[in-house]
Amino acid sequence: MCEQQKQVKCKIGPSILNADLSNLEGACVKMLDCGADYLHLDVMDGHFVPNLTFGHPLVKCLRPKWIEPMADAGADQYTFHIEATKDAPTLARKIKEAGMKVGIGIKPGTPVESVMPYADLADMILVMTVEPGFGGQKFMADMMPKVKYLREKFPDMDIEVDGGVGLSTIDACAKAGANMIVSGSAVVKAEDPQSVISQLRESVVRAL
Ligand SMILES: O=C(CO)[C@H](O)[C@H](O)COP(=O)(O)O
Ligand SMILES: [Fe+2]
Repeated sequence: MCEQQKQVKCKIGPSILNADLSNLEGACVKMLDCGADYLHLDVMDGHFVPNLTFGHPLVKCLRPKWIEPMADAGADQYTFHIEATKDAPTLARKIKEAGMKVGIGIKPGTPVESVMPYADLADMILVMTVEPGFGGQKFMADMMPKVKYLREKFPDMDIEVDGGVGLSTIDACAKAGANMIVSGSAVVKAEDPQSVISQLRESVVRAL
């Protein structure tokens, strides 16, 4: 398990975007067996991003398959992009009323300051480290100042990175202050996902 400093814990959440989509249940259970703390499901609508993935019915079907192993993980989290809504406070309230934690994500082109007015509505802030839409893209190291800025402002907040995060890029994320790590291809395509998850965790725990 991750060590804890203040209230911030290291959590590793594999993205199943690049997993074998013909066997999603198998992919999800495998990731949890390999030590994942949570699963990251990218709901894409073909409008906000140029890709279509899956919607709420699929999430609903998959959920019973991991509820047992994730019993300790706490409430589910629903992350929305700040750029995709004109009314973040109402959206955040509805997510909370539905019993979930609120995550607010920003795309690479969105200044970190734009999330600040809504930060106290959020349990987590997600800094995208690729242009959202596809797995397997190159990590954008120039997003790290956003993570650093957020960590300095919010020592106890969950700060997540997503996109191109793997063994060669985790140290930059960890040093900048990210504690929730989404990793897709680097984990699901690895020969030994358990080892990759544990190395990602070690990097974050070291930095915490
Ligand atoms: O949100 C995403 C893409 O929009 C994915 O979660 C992300 O890209 C994960 O995949 P990888 O680690 O392969 O980049
Ligand atoms: Fe994602």
